[in-house]
Amino acid sequence: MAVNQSQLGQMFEQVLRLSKVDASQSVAILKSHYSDARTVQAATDAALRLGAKVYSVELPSFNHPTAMGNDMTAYCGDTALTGNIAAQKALEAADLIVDTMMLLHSPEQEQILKTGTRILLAVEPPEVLARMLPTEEDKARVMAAAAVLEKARMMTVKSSAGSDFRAPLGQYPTVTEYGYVDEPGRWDHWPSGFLFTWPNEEQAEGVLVLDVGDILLPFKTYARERITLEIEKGFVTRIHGGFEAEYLRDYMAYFNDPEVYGISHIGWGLQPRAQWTAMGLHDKNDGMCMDARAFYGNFLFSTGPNTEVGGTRKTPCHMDIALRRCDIRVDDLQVVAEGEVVAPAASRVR
Ligand SMILES: O=c1ccc(O)c[nH]1
Ligand SMILES: [Fe+2]
Repeated sequence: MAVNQSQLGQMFEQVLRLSKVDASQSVAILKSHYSDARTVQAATDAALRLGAKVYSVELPSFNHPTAMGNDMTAYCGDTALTGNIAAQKALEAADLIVDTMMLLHSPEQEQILKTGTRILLAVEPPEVLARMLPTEEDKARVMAAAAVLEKARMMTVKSSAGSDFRAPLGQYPTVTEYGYVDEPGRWDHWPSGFLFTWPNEEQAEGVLVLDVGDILLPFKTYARERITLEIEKGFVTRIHGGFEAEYLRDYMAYFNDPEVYGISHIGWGLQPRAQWTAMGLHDKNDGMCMDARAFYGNFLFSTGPNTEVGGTRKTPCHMDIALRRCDIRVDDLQVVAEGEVVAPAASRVR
């Protein structure tokens, strides 16, 4: 289906209003040549309608010679902004940045947020933005779950496929994603609806078994056979199974960087409008497939960078892996049972 420009503009107006954009605000539209022109125009028009002072920052795109594929999460850390101090200053001057080119997992994003500037990432196709238009109910549910995760000292994940993973917590903050940026210094991603944190450095242990149907990003594949990851002292030490395990091993080894095996963010999905099946209906280059990261009841874990929470692991390889049908416990509270959100009650959809 196709979203028309008027609808896209109205949606941006709703999201920017939720993000507290008004006549007192300055809004920068960050873009590059590959940004979706419809999104850039809709964000600009909406910010103007809300009375904000709007400007654009266009950056020549950045390509690292070792980057493969077009998914913007496939090569993290260095971006078109890296080293461009003047452009960064122009962005830090804004109250809010609509990021249509992807700064996520870059140190520059953290530096900009520290100035109090808000950043809203919006790089998914308009039809996906429309299907997961953020609501205050989404925020309330994600924040209810965050109230539990923030206090937790341990996350455990088990599954009938054989996962048995333990991650001591407390060293890093909880990160919420509900689709709009209503607090100074907040980053968020429209579309989203999930939460996560990082394990304490070098303490995650156990086994994660990717079962048939689990999703590997940025490959944008549904696993067709089991892949077993062994985790010791916070790092993936073995990846075994059949062809798909070999593919994952080869891909991660390509970066020739031991830090790619570090466990990155771990959490669970709370977005009922995100669908496990959606990835199968999109081309690989349509976007970064937020359906996979946000679908209700998933266990989302990842490997590689931890710069988002002030860590030093700035490695370009970032795997986001979404598992179905897991049991997730946060301390003694089971939050997900076989892929169904069970607690806290305020995080569940009615
Ligand atoms: O919204 C996102 C997107 C990618 C990612 O790695 C985390 N959160
Ligand atoms: Fe990720």
